[in-house]
This record gives sequence, structure tokens and C-alpha cells, in this order.
Amino acid sequence: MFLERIVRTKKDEVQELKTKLNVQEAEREIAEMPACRSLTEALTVNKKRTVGLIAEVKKASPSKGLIRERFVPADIVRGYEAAGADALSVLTDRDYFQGGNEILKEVRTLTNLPILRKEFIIDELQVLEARLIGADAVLLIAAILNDGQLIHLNRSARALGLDVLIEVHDEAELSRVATMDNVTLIGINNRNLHTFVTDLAQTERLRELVPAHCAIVSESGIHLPEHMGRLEQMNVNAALIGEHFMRQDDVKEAVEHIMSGLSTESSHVK
Ligand SMILES: O=C(O)c1ccccc1NCC(=O)[C@H](O)[C@H](O)COP(=O)(O)O
Repeated sequence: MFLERIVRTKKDEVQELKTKLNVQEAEREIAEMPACRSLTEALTVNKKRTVGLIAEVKKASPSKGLIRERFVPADIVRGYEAAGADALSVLTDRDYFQGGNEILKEVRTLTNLPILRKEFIIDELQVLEARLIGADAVLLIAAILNDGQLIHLNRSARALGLDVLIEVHDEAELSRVATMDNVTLIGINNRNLHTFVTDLAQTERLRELVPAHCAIVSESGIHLPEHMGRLEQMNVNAALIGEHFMRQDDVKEAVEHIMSGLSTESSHVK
């Protein structure tokens, strides 16, 4: 599976991080940093529309290659904010997504919205690094972590004040996550990891099995106003959208167009 290749790369990156990151120094630095913004609150009590939005800053992907040639994070963030995104997601993986820590750091200087570090996290040093570079939340992918790792990394992130979005792809992964303590946000990824094909029916099927106390984020392949209408019907809390917005020159217009599929625009102030 493609994820296995990514995980091999991440293992090398963690080894490198071990030589670069002084944990005590990092913890001292973090103690002086402002508190994280809550991603969970942004997508529940504070969301601006019936279905909230995590808008992604994504230059390229393994399935599609380069997505956005003219990639200017400041323009993208400005557009997302003006269109009322509730939170941002920033890819920091370099090899497969042409992302980077420096992109997240730049985005941090541009916005007060919660920022999710979109990364393939397998080690607590990456969690520490996420906090240091200015993320408010991390993604933990159930497909690449066993139960012990998920519990440990969830705990490590929360100890640093970070929020956590746990991503699942199928019933088996969801049933593992559903019984864990301190899970507030579950991401249902619509992308089949073997074929890369996306299908919203994935969210439709799995959302019924998500414990009532968890907020739900539908991820990947959302690119039509009708998709937002369907997610609204499913009563999910938020959508995570990257590629579609990254393919449009005007991301503000693109967000507004997609959101026109909702039955009510809710409290978003234009
Ligand atoms: O985007 C990919 O091709 C991909 C391939 C393998 C693993 C993960 C991948 N994407 C990460 C994501 O979860 C998406 O960036 C995110 O859900 C947004 O999806 P989209 O709106 O389809 O860009």
C-alpha cells in the first residue's frame, strides 16, 4: 500500500529529527508560546455554517501531482479567511505533497484560525514539532498506527495543548477509535487508499457508527455544492477540502460556490 511507502519515509525523517530537536529546549520554548486554538470548538459551537469548513493549503498530491502552480500561501489564506473558513489544514510533507514546515510557519503569521498540521505522524517528536511550528491540531491516521501508538500520540498531543483529529477509512479502524478515551474529532476519509478513488458514500456509511460525543469531519473528494448538501443531510460537523480549492484561481469564490449547496448559510458574515 502507498501509505507504507510514506511511513518508511517518515521513519527516516524521525531519525533526522532526533538529531536536530532538543526536547528540553523545545518544551521550554513551548511553555512561552500562546495557547492553541481549539479545532473542535471551531467546528462545533463556533462553526460559521451548518457544515463547517477546514480549508486545505495543498500544493501537490501523490494521486494528482502538482495541483497549484502559482502557490502563494498568503493569497490562499486571505481568500479562505474572507470566505469564512472555520479552520485551515496545511500539508507539511515535502516528498509526496510538496508541503513544508516553513509553509505552516508562514500561515501561522497570517491567520488566527486554528491550523491543523496535515502530516503522517508516527512519533511524538513530530507532535512536538507540530506545536513548535505553530499548529493548533494534529492529524493521527488510524491506518498507520496501532492502538497503543494512537493512544500515546493522542495523549502526547493533548499534553502540549494540541487538538487531535483522528482519521479512519473503514469500520474496523472506526471501531478501534470509537472506544478510546479523549477522542473529540473523527475524520472519515472518503479516499480509498488502494485506488485513490473518493466516494462520499464512505462518510454516509461510517458516520452512523461514530459515537455521539465525537464531531465528524468528512475528508477528501468534496468538490461540488451538491456534496455539501449531502454532508448537511448526513449531519456531519465539517468538510475538509483541498484539491478543488487549489485548482481555482479565486479560492474565496470557490469556497462560496461550494457552500451554496447548503440549505442555509447560517451565521457567516460576508
Ligand atoms: O491527496 C492524496 O492524493 C492523498 C493520497 C494518499 C494519502 C492521503 C492523501 N491526501 C491527504 C488528505 O487527506 C487530503 O489532502 C484531504 O482530505 C483533502 O482532500 P481533497 O479535497 O481531495 O484534496
